[in-house]
Amino acid sequence: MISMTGVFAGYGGGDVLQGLDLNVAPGSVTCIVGPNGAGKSTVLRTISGLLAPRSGAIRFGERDIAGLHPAELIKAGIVQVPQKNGLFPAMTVTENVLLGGYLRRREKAYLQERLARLAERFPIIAERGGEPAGNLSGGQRRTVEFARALVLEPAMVLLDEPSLGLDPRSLGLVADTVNAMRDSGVTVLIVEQNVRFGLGIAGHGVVMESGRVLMTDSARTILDDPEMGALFLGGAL
Ligand SMILES: Nc1ncnc2c1ncn2[C@@H]1O[C@H](COP(=O)(O)OP(=O)(O)OP(=O)(O)O)[C@@H](O)[C@H]1O
Repeated sequence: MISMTGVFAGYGGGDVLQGLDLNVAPGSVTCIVGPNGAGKSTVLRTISGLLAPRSGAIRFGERDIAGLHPAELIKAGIVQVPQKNGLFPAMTVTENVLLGGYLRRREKAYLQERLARLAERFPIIAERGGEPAGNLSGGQRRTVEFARALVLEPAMVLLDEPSLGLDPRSLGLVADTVNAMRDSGVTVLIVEQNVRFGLGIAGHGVVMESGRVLMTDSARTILDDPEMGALFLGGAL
């Protein structure tokens, strides 16, 4: 689905990604873990076009997508859910969801159909659609962010720290939503500080350190590897 080869990227003060090689299989849920500053979020930003790579190749299926504008990547089927503050609190829940369809905003019938489908999967839209998004709990807001990402039926969703700031019950909602995405054929790439949670909902795991991929394996194998816990995950396991 996504294949990154020898990618260098950064923010001006030097490269954060140092020749990164990464493959994400179609239909998989893959979670990237690693110490603070390893470049995990930078990988997502490079795929979704928020950051252009300085060199290297990024392929999405057969297509070379390195350096494309985020809007072109959304059209190609890649959507990123940002780490936090993703909703406009004064706008209604429904308005926030529909922002995810901005690129097809003139296709009213299509968007209404998508909204109806998403309201079936995410009851919060049907129940609280007319309320300001600012009224929702953290877990409910995260659910609305996911619904918004799915409006244009993406092939791939990038989730940056979906567990951030959530209580245990909301974490369950996030896990259910990720499972539902996978079941509907969406490829999911997650970055998580909460290693246990992230690898727990993923099939595949990727360990990063200093802008490179150190290890890829099944999420279970990484979770069970005592060396990984001691060396890279700061005892977070
Ligand atoms: N917008 C930015 N401008 C300048 N430097 C940045 C920016 N975003 C991240 N960095 C730097 O890039 C490096 C990697 O950041 P990144 O967010 O990708 O790491 P991470 O592995 O996701 O870590 P964390 O879990 O702490 O977010 C860090 O040293 C960080 O300070």
